[in-house]
Amino acid sequence: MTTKIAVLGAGSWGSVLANLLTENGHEVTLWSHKASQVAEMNEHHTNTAYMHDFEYEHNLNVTDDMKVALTGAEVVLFVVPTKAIREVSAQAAKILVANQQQVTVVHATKGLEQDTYKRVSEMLAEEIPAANRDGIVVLSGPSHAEDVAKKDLTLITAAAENEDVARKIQKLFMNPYFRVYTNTDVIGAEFGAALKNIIAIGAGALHGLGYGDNAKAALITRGLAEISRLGQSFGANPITFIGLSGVGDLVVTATSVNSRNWRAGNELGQGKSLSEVIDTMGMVIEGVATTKAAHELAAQRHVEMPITDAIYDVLYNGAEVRSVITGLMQREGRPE
Ligand SMILES: NC(=O)C1=CN([C@@H]2O[C@H](COP(=O)(O)OP(=O)(O)OC[C@H]3O[C@@H](n4cnc5c(N)ncnc54)[C@H](O)[C@@H]3O)[C@@H](O)[C@H]2O)C=CC1
Ligand SMILES: O=C(CO)COP(=O)(O)O
Repeated sequence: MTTKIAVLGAGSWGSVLANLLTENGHEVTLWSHKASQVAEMNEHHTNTAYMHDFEYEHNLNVTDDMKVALTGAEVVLFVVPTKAIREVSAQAAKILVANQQQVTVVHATKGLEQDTYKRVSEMLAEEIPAANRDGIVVLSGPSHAEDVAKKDLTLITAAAENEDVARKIQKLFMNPYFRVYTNTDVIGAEFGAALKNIIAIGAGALHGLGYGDNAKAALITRGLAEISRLGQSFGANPITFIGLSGVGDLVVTATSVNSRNWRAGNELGQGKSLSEVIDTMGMVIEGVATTKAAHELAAQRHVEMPITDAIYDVLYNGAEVRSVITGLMQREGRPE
C-alpha cells in the first residue's frame, strides 16, 4: 500500500531515507530549506553537498515549500539536526493545524536539546500537540547514510510507546536490505542514539592519537556503561542498550570512517582545533553539543559519566586529549 510521506531535512540521512521510502513504493516529498539544493535534486537527482556519487530515485519529489510537502501526508519524518528540531517542527505544526491535518510523527534525529536536556521526541510532542495522531516514533540504529545508499544491509529500530504505531512505521521502511525491529522503549532508544555520538568522538580521538584496538574496545564498553546509567536514571530499559539503538549504533559510530563524530574525534586527536574540525566537516557533528548537554545533565542527576566529562573538558575547556586519558586511567580502581 502506498503511503504519502513528508520528509523534513535533506542532509545525508533525510535524503537517503526519503530515497529508500520512494524505492519502497511510497509517495514521498522531501523538504529542504535551501532552494539551490532543491533545484539540483529535482533536475539532476543528486545532492552533492551531502552524498557523493549518488543518484536519487527520479520520482522522489523535492521542494522548499513545507506546505507542499506536508499537505496530504499521513506520515511526517523529521531528520534535521537537533538544534533545528523546534524551529522546523513549529513551522510544520502551523501548517498541519491550518490544514486540520492529523499525522504520524517520526524522527531520526540524534541529540539532546541544549539547556533543557530534552529528548527529540519531547521537543516534538511539545511543538506538535494538535496534529500528532499517534505519539512520536523514533527511528534509530547503526545506519550510516553512505551504506544505506549503497543498499548495504542495515538493521534499525522503530521505537514508539504504542507498539501498533511502531509496527506501522516498521512496514513502511522494511525492504530486502533494510530490516526494522520494533521497540516500546522510546527513552532508551533516544538516549542510546544521542549519547553514542560522544563516545564516537572519543574513539576517533584515540585513533587519531594512534591508540590500538584494546583501547577502543574498552572505550566502547565503558562508554556503553555510562550511556546506560544516564538512560536508566530516566527509566530506560537496560536491555535497550544492548540492542540496535544501543550497542549497535555505538559500535558503528565509534568504528566507522563514515561517522561524522568519529572523524571529528580523529581530527582532534591529530591536533586540529575544534573550530577547524567544525568548519571543515560541512555536516552536523551532533556529539559536540550533546557532550555539553549530557555533561550538565549527568551533574544535575548525580550520574557518573567520567568519559563524557573528559570529552567535555577537551571540547569546552581546551584540555589535551592525552592528559584526559591519563586522568581516566588513573581513576581509583573499582569493581566493573
Ligand atoms: N548521516 C547519517 O548517516 C545519519 C544521521 N543521523 C542523524 O540525522 C540527523 C541529521 O543528520 P544528517 O542528515 O547527517 O545531517 P546533515 O548535516 O547531512 O544535514 C542536515 C540537514 O538539515 C538541514 N538544516 C539544518 N538546519 C536547518 C534548519 N534550521 N531548518 C531546516 N533545515 C535545516 C541542512 O540544510 C541539511 O539539509 C542528525 O541528528 C544525525 O545524528 C542518524 C542516522 C544516520
Ligand atoms: O548515527 C549515525 C549512524 O547510525 C551517524 O553518525 P554520525 O553522525 O557520526 O555520522
